[in-house]
Amino acid sequence: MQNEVQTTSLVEVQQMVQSITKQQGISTLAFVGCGASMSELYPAKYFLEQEAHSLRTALLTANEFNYARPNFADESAVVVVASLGGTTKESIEATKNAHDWGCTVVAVTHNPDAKLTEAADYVLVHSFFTSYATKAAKTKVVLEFSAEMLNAVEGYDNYDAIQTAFAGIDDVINEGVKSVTPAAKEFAQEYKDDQLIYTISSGATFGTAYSTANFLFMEMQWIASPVIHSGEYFHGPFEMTNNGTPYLLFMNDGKTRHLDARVLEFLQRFDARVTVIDAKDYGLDSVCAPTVIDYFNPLIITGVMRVYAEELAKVRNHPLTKRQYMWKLENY
Ligand SMILES: N[C@@H]1[C@@H](O)[C@H](O)[C@@H](COP(=O)(O)O)O[C@@H]1O
Repeated sequence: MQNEVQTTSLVEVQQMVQSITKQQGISTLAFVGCGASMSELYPAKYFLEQEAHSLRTALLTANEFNYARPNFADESAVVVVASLGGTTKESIEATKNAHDWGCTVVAVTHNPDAKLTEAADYVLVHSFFTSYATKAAKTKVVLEFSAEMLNAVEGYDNYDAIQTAFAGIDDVINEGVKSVTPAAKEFAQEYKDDQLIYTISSGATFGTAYSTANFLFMEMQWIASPVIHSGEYFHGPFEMTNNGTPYLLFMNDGKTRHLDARVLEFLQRFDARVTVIDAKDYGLDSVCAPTVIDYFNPLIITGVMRVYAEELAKVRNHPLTKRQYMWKLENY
């Protein structure tokens, strides 16, 4: 196990937000990153889209931010740039651009000494290696930061409920994953020879579907995986559903559950092969009130999906660290 870092505490997040919001006129809280780090910011963007009345939000892959400067990127914006290792060049560039354009820059990383932090005004440090809950630690600390920002800038009615959820979610994840291995092994056996798996979800968990498809399946297992929004499935992609077509469906416990359940019903009706990871199976509602539960689905599903990916990697004899290009080619 790798050494873990001293992570930023909630009190430190609160102090940071107090300091940032001394400045009047903050109108945007934007999120930038690459790959898994970008998709792990999706729940914070979703949270703000749902809850904010006036605070604007955006989520961009770093080079789009770098090459197509959005008009919001000025003194009125707080730009959060995340990179697990803190060495991804497009993300480092984004911190520099954001700084040069006058934004307040918050770097989010596992490595506080990394280059990513050089142009940052503030740094949020998160763990990653010590438990399944830490696989969602980046998402959690950025959500904490976003809830504090929203509360400070325009007020947030469900602030107390979200604090209760933050306090309990890590235990829910670490407890939840204890019972997952048999189902994960079954999934691994069932899908080990598939060259394509459709990955579907909705709400805040759409970002987890995106990261599962792009990074766990395509990058780390070399299995093609189109990612589909549960609401969009019925507007095109369902034409690909046939007897035996392989799907992975993340079901939310929250407002968009209906969208996911409708997909499941259709998949079963046409005898597709579907594995469901359902947030309701892990007692999310024991710590999350209905007003905030939507934002915590991605955290539990990220922890559980990691076990599924590890089992798949074992059965396929294809380690999650195996690459053909990444870390092998210098120029691209
Ligand atoms: N292949 C990796 C991805 O798996 C990773 O998500 C991304 C961002 O890495 P980091 O979070 O360290 O910036 O970099 C590479 O593209």
